[in-house]
Amino acid sequence: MDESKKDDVISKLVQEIGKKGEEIPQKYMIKNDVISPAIDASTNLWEETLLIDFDLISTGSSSAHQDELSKLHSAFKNWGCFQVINHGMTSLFLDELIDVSRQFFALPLEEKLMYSVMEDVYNDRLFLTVYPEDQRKLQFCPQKPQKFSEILHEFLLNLRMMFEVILKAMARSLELREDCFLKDHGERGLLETRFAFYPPCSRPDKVYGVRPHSDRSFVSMVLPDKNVPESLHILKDDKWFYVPVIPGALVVVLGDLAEAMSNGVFKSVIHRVMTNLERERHSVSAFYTPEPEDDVGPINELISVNQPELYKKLSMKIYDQLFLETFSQDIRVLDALIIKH
Ligand SMILES: O=C(O)CCC(=O)C(=O)O
Ligand SMILES: [Fe+2]
Repeated sequence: MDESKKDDVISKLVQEIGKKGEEIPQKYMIKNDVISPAIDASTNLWEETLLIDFDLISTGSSSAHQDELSKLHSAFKNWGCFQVINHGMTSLFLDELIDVSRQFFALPLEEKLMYSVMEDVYNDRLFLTVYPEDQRKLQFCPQKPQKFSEILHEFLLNLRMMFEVILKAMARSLELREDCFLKDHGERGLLETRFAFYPPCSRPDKVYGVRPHSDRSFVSMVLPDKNVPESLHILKDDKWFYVPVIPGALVVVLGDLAEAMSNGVFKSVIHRVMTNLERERHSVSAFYTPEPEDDVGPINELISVNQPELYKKLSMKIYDQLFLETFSQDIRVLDALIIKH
């Protein structure tokens, strides 16, 4: 990387702004607005309604299995999100994952510049496309810290299995063929992971870590940082709710594509990440999207006289273009897809 390009990249890293205690550039600040506070949901909401046992949705025909599928269905219908436990990755392993991310972002700038991606958001990111394997760019898997690739590999194997089980459970809970989101829609679906670093921020009242948005994906998973537990919020009925950090759990987020493909039965969730005055935050996210050649839109079986087609069908390529256009105008892509009857 030549020197002027390097300077340009460095100037865009928010970790540099955070470190130098510099005044935060206007582009990160929210305009003419205040960030509305979040509230705690009732204590048993997350424990009883929005906590899914992965073991129970994986297999079987027992009544406990059916109950868990109904729970998943109502969580995605009413909240667009739940937390999942018993997925086979231990709390210790998840801590290690956050830890390698922390170590990666603590490397000298020189060592990580080629991997990081910067956008006009108050976090620095490392993106890795991991499935299908022929799209994996191994040279982009950081060599440091040494444990990174080993931990990432184990994480990926678990993630792939988890997305498969969750997608099948979603289909079954909608009384569809269990591989309808998998086989017909993306045998070669894309699985991307993202390591994000949110440095401390001198103006948490004015700067979002990630502004309110719903995900472009079909389903996403987030491993939040337990050291900064009050950072991730979800919106429901015009109120912001904290997403509590539950030891060993991953947060499963329904994306816009799943809302469209379920013909509006499931709702994608608007969420945001706050910045923190003193503490840095790390998160690891994974995003599943159908393959680029695929068509997306409501599944035929979910269209009926009582439930007419809510969203347009289009190719993933057009969806992505539309997503970028609408995102830059702060419009939800789903609003651009609505069919007016
Ligand atoms: O970092 C997080 O906790 C979630 C980030 C997120 O929602 C996103 O980037 O889509
Ligand atoms: Fe998100």
